[in-house]
Amino acid sequence: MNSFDKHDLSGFVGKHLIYTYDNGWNYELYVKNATTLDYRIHSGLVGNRWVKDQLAYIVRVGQDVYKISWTEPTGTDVSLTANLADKVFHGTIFFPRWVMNNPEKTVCFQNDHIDEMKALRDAGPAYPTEVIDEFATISFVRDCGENNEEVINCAASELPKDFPAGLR
Ligand SMILES: C=Cc1ccc(O)c(OC)c1
Repeated sequence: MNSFDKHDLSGFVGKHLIYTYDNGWNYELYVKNATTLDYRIHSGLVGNRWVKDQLAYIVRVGQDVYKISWTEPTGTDVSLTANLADKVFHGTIFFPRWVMNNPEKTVCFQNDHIDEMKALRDAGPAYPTEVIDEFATISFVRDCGENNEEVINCAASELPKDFPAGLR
């Protein structure tokens, strides 16, 4: 019945995507391998936050449609759908109340602050959760191979002014 192999993630692993949500938030994602992603936030509630080696569930739900879901040390939960054929992206983000109240506390290279993020998560308040449900338009896609540490390796504020035009 299905004309694609649900277990074949080869069309997604290694992809580097840049997309802008309809609310204006600009994000960048690198699918590092079948269970890991790196990302960088250019603008939005937590612009300039960046993260490497986030573990995630990555599944294929259509010929060119993939879904990524994870929970962060901050307690933020995320589920993303990437429709590569149509350049349509959709994100659902579940922000704990403390992130909505003090988003700046999460703006950092998270990998250097994991215990701090978990302490903030545990201090809360967690509720009421803020659900952000937004479509985005994919503006940039390239293939970077698996486990490439150079794709996301600095904060958005440290990128060249012409980014991503300078990528090749
Ligand atoms: C909260 C993290 C988060 C939220 C939305 C995204 O599109 C994303 O992409 C990597 C990450």
